[in-house]
Amino acid sequence: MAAPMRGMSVLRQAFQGLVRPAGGQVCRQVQHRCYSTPGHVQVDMNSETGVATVRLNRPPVNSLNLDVLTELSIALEKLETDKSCKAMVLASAAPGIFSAGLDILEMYQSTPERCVAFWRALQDAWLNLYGSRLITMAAIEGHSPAGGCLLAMSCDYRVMAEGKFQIGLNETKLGIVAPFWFTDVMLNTIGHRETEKALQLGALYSAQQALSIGLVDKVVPLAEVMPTVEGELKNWLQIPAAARVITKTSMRKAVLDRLRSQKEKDAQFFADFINRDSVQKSLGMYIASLQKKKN
Ligand SMILES: CCCCCCCCC/C=C/C(=O)SCCNC(=O)CCNC(=O)[C@H](O)C(C)(C)COP(=O)(O)OP(=O)(O)OC[C@H]1O[C@@H](n2cnc3c(N)ncnc32)[C@H](O)[C@@H]1OP(=O)(O)O
Repeated sequence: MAAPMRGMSVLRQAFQGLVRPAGGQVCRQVQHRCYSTPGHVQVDMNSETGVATVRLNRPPVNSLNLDVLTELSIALEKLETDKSCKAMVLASAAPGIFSAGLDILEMYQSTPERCVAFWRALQDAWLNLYGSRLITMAAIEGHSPAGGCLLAMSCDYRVMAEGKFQIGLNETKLGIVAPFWFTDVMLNTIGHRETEKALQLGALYSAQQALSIGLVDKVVPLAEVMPTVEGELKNWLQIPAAARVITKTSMRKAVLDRLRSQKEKDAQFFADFINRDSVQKSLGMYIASLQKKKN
């Protein structure tokens, strides 16, 4: 695995405009600031509109490992404190995929220390996203299982491409359990009855099914996803920001506080749970099934 701290500090400095990262570029044009780094999260800030596009960029499937989650957290923190930034579109640079969710290899045959670090990075990324003052929209241009679905649900609005792509919290199919805060976000999105069914079954929905239960807000052809997000953003940007932010904060506070108050306990619980023999066995079988699919 790559050394996350080294990559992180280069990224942080790049965001602060201190260095030009090796192999990457920091371009400052009149209307766009692109923070392009050798890392896995691309940020393109349009200074004219105040809209940042954040693209996950870890091909082939944007699985979320420690590095990606750390970079995502830093990117979100940076945008949060950028006064010119009003909105953020979360998208993917990898065709056909939004995100395959957590990197299963971070959970399989890992050390307890690495598990805790990985989980803290996920917690922080999620707290930054779900608790953001920005208008946040997910442009779901591909598959979005598990952690991918969590990221999408944590935005204010979701537009998904029609077709073969699937979205949902499928954890039970891997023999693992969606943590309470994944559940809370889904409850806030689609309600109790649908969440109960979705989580027990580990259901993955087509875009149309997701639309019918309110898991996404709009379904359009792939090429229309970004234009649709941009069109919807125009409506949201017209609302007085302070009133919108207070409303969002008050509606999300209880769920955010629930995790904030027990972050360490939650991380330790994850590390203990994931290292159980039965869970490791299930994950091993799931990884084998993904590989077999190819042969
Ligand atoms: C009580 C509470 C306590 C806490 C309990 C614990 C809670 C944990 C919560 C967990 C949350 C999660 O997100 S768990 C992650 C769940 N994610 C998934 O189930 C998605 C699995 N992936 C897929 O279904 C597919 O890959 C899909 C995304 C549709 C894309 O299909 P494609 O045909 O395009 O691509 P594939 O050929 O399958 O994949 C390309 C390569 O990427 C790999 N790959 C795919 N998904 C991957 C992933 N998530 N992590 C790592 N690697 C992955 C494949 O093995 C391939 O590797 P090579 O063969 O080497 O090329």
